[in-house]
Amino acid sequence: MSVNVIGRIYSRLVLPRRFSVSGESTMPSNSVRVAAAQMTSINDLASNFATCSRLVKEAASAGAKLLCFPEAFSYVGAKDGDSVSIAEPLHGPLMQKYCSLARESSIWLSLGGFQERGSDDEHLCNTHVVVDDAGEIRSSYRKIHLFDVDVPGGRVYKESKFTEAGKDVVAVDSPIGRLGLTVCYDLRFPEIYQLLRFQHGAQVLLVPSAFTKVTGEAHWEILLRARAIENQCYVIAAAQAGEHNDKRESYRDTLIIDPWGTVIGRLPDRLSTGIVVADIDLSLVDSVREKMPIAKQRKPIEFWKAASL
Ligand SMILES: O=C(O)CNC(=O)[C@H](CS)NC(=O)CCC(=O)C(=O)O
Repeated sequence: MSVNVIGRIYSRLVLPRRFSVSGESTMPSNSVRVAAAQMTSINDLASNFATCSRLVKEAASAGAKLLCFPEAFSYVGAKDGDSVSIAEPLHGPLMQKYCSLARESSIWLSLGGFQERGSDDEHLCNTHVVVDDAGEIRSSYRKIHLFDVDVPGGRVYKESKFTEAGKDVVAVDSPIGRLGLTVCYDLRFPEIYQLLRFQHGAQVLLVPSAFTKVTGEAHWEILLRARAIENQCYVIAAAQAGEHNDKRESYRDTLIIDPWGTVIGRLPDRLSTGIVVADIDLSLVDSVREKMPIAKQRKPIEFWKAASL
């Protein structure tokens, strides 16, 4: 039996069920709809904005309260350093345009991996911005783990050459629950997710990404489902997809995963650009946590320090 099937059976047996009066399957009353976008951003701000604008309207018509975009939604440079030249302050005109999209469609946006101007002309911050449905910036998180990696069979990446690393772990309340903000390569560092869940009370972990094709094929879904399972959180992972230019290709597979680790939303394989929607039910978070109380059972860091003496 597949893990998915076991997950579904578990959900049926153990987790609260809701029925509509008519007996039809409708959205449970305390669920909130979310959407995650997939796209192939290029080195053209206006063209990426047009795509985002279309996807915001689609998500709003589908009844989503939050739409999550992938890392580098507004721009992917054709060569190293291009992104620095288009970087803007958080409250600059480009982010204001995205805030207007949120306001016009009355929808929250997770804008993962915005090129925020850094402390000098050679650097930017890779910033995940959350905007509310009135178009106000509610929160921002600067990517902590930078992608300095020699991808086996791929290129050498050195994100730190033009990016300043963030220092703060950030969570923010939203209509779909308390969001834990991360970006892409952070996914490989479970500590930040544990802090988000166990110290900052996150219920939904956001992982906007532009994974490489090689590493995505090997690790993407497994890492995302592990983060959902071990932290008993929903995970929303919006992905860049396909060829951005002749040197750069991203893995695809935008995913929404529930706190039991079941994939509840996935863009059809053939689509590069589009949205996937799913319904988030925070009572599922509560019930998974109640029945498997790892928050109480986990050992504090002092235990591990003593254990390794
Ligand atoms: O630079 C941009 O335009 C957007 N940013 C990215 O693409 C970033 C930094 S180069 N990519 C990753 O973090 C990939 C992680 C990854 O693929 C893995 O962990 O396997």
